[in-house]
Amino acid sequence: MSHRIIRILEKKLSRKTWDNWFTTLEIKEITGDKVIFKVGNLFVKDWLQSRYGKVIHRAIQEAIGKDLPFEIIYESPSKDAFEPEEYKGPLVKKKPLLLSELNPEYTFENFVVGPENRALFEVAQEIARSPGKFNPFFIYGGVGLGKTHMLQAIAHRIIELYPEKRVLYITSERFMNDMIEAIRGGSIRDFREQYRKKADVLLIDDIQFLIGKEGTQRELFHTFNELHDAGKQIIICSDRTPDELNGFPDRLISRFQMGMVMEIASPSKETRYKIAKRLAIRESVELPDDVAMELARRIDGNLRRLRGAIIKLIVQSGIYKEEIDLAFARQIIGSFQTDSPRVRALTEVDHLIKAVEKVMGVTREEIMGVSRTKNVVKARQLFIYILKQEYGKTVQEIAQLTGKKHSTVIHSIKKISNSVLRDNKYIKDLISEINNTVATDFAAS
Ligand SMILES: Nc1ncnc2c1ncn2[C@@H]1O[C@H](COP(=O)(O)OP(=O)(O)OP(=O)(O)O)[C@@H](O)[C@H]1O
Repeated sequence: MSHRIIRILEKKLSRKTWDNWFTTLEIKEITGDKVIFKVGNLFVKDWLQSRYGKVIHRAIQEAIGKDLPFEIIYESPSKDAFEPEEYKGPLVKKKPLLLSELNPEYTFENFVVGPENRALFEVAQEIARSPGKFNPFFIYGGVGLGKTHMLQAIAHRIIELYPEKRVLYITSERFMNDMIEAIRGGSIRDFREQYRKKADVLLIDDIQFLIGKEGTQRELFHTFNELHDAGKQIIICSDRTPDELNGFPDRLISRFQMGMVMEIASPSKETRYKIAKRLAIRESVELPDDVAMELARRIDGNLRRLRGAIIKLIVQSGIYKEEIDLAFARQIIGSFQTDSPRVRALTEVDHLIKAVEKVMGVTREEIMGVSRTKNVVKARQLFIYILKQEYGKTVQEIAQLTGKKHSTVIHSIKKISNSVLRDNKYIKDLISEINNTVATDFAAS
């Protein structure tokens, strides 16, 4: 029988909150001056402390009539607690159903966790232990930060724990191609059967690829609903948040938002150092500490670039029979070193800035500056709108690139979008003229 505090808590909370967060909470000890709870998950511990402190306090007061402080401690669960449920179906083991092979290296064991992504890592593991619990699970973040790795790590773990579950990992591009092929070949029923009926867990990589692909979005919406209604776990990753998935129907976006949405953050220098070491070990090489530190210091965010540098280092050292030391590493790193993200991003959109300057008769400094002159403000708003619409930049990226606040970026996008929606010919002509100028300049360069 659970303790009275726990029973009172259960009454005070909604079913969903209880099921999501409180089912593993137990009383460890009640001393004269403190109540000590324990949970088996670090993330849940932090979450309960930060979000539910007040209600836990009230439950303690009601249960024992005293206003005692409490503490939640993390206690690693015994292995048995997470043993997968015994499979009650036919004894023939179904082979995990995979449309694309998983990369055997993309496991939780190979994922280096820094403080930036600890919460994400905990939740991802929890999802693999209890598929269907946080549904859907939506991971978003910048290029090369480990989204695919994380997605596949969850898939690997689910297959390990629940070999009977049919796990489908696909890129959204693959989903679309399969759908088109099925329509052409008259086998759309089979396609739907495959995705909607056979999958127990569906993992979709790079969902942003479906921006502008309305037919596929519609199909995905039905697939999503059917799986979700049946309690099947859906895990999605994207380079932007659900509400930045421009052109996705609102109903699909709100479905994505109803589960757990988490960001995969750019690793700090310390974490990059550990990742560098781990990436080298994946190639059976031990990197000297100073080399790993140099890599971490000079190659920022995108971990694919970091991996590229390490592979090059290993290959070149083999070819030239050089030892991997700091001097040798410095030569190689040069070609992978990056400018600051802002400088890089600005270079990438240089053609656009020039086109806005030309069409609107303003200068780059004015676009990036704070002038409130009507024409400059319009030019700035158009620049921001096109970055979003044509270059697929997220609000966050635009804010970083222009040095403007998020709210300013959002306001600019809304302002121009509304004009476009109201069929404002003046604005629409300006947008086409800017886009045409970019295309012409680009072709000429
Ligand atoms: N935390 C980490 N620990 C160890 N390796 C990592 C980590 N994060 C990423 N990597 C490695 O970095 C490389 C790039 O990661 P991945 O392809 O998963 O990024 P991504 O976010 O999916 O990229 P994209 O935005 O292009 O889809 C992979 O080799 C991956 O194993």
